[in-house]
Amino acid sequence: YYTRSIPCSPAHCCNDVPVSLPPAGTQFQYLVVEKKGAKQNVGVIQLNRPKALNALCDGLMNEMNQALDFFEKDPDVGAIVITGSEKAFAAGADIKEMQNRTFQECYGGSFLAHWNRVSLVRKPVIAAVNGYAPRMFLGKYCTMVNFCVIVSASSRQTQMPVLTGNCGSLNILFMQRANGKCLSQSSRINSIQTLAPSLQLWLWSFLGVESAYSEAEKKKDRPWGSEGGGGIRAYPLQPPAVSTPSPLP
Ligand SMILES: CC(C)=CC(=O)SCCNC(=O)CCNC(=O)[C@H](O)C(C)(C)COP(=O)(O)OP(=O)(O)OC[C@H]1O[C@@H](n2cnc3c(N)ncnc32)[C@H](O)[C@@H]1OP(=O)(O)O
Repeated sequence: YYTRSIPCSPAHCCNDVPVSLPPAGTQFQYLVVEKKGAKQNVGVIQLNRPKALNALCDGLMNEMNQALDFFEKDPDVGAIVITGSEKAFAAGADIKEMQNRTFQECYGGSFLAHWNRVSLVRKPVIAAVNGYAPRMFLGKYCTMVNFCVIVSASSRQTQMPVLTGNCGSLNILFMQRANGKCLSQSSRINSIQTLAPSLQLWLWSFLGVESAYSEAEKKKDRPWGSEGGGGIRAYPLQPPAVSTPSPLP
């Protein structure tokens, strides 16, 4: 549910359009939406579809957009956190929902167009990732996480990011507390260079990075993230050049 302690001030409304905050007690079927923090200034959106491991069905994504609208327009909210459960951040797109869709339906119906909303939010959006997040960093149709400004992944994350292209917003990948096990699965990262065309910045604060980067890979001295580079190490201070930087929005 969403609780609103202070009504929106029209002075803060975007384009002077009246803000339509949800009435207190608004129910979400697939989300828990609330404001947290001592100042109640963090908008928290928790995916709440446990039986399907938070698979991103249409209903969930529509609610997500609604919640993002609320928080973006709420002058009290300074940042938004999207999170899942301990077992799963999200199991990616809802494959049951997708399986019978035809090409015509997808193409003509702008399939997944509404997933972009999160990248357009004019407040920092942080993905706090735990548990399963398959394909969450998939390229063109990247799942929600890829649109977030900051990704904070805990040691429970079972799949390392595959970060490819089309990230509209500034991304700061903040992997924290990652252990050797999950780092050693990170060889799928192969095109991190294309991440965040506008600005590339990664903060790596995890432990055991060097130890997880195999001696063999070190000898090859491939820049981490290079094609087929595999392994992992602390990201060099100088991020790789971006071939085609996009202008800032
Ligand atoms: C963005 C676009 C266009 C595409 C993508 O996102 S591609 C990625 C799509 N996601 C997947 O392929 C992941 C599919 N799920 C799994 O591989 C597994 O569920 C798992 C590895 C994440 C977890 O396995 P586990 O054995 O722990 O759990 P399950 O018994 O398999 O699942 C529990 C429950 O959740 C339903 N489920 C899981 N993932 C999805 C999904 N993506 N869409 C819809 N439903 C999903 C699963 O069917 C099961 O429910 P039922 O027992 O009722 O069938």
